[in-house]
Amino acid sequence: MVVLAKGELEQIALPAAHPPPADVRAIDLSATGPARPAAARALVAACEEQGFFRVTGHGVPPGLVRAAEAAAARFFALPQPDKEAAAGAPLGYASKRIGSAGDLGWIEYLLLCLAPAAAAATLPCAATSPTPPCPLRELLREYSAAVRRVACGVLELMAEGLGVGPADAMARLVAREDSDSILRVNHYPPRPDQLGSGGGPNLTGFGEHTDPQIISVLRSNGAPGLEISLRDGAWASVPHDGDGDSFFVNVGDTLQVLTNGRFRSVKHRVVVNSEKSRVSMVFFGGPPPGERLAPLPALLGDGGRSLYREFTWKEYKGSGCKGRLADDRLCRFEN
Ligand SMILES: O=C(O)CCC(=O)C(=O)O
Ligand SMILES: [Fe+2]
Repeated sequence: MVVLAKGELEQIALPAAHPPPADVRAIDLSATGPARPAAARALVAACEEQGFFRVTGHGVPPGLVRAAEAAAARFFALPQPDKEAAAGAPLGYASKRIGSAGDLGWIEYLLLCLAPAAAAATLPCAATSPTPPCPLRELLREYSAAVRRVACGVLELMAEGLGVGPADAMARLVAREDSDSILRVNHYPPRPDQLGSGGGPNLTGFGEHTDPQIISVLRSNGAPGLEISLRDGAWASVPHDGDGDSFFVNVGDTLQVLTNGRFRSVKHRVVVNSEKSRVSMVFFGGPPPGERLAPLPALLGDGGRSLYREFTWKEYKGSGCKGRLADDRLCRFEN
């Protein structure tokens, strides 16, 4: 359980606002025939308007999602010392602190690097079974593999909608074995008793930020809390009911660069004001560390002017991990 020391609660308290629901577009990834170009156009429009949408027709078995979510919930229900045994900054288990610059939140999480050569965090097998092999790790890997395919499907449909070739111009960056993709499993415990029931301040679960990778594919257990910033700067809450088995997708900073600013990475945050625990599982599709990133030539427009200088993903990650969550990291790479 996340426990806040004296003074920390004040740092993460937010005014008790309830933003209106966002109008989130649904994109059917299974569209074929004449419906396919229409889906590709709708996807591009969603990226231009909000940098955020949800996908249906993705083919991830609901049973796998439920099993991974249940195993994650069992992990977070373990005694604190068992969870701490899986700590291994920056990977593995952590609570309250996000990044190294002091951002606090009402959150605990597991961060798993999906590259084959990555060091494996030690996950307590007690989360699901007393005997190895650890089902939690296996389930999360299986889940990540399925969601990586969704990310690639989204990027292929996007390439079609943008009219850029080849079809895997963007998807290949996430599909490659050495892509720097990460799975993050977040748990936001219910509002602490100290705040009283109903009314009172909200708490920052995950402070405002953009995701640095290409795209993020997110699922939650249906508890509320995720908010996105609209183009006019107003916050809107992401409806949590009725999304059935769909996944939410965020445009990340790297996709902003690849599209030369045509898509903008969406600012988002998680606000805790519920008596229900929120568990979210986020797959971050990132490029391989040495990949040189620059706008796709087809998207440079008539003047051919690139808004960003070329850089590697390793360079971008290195520059971003020292800052605060809400910092604008891309401005250092603008031309
Ligand atoms: O928990 C959520 O819904 C969002 C989490 C998030 O933005 C992140 O892990 O980057
Ligand atoms: Fe995020």
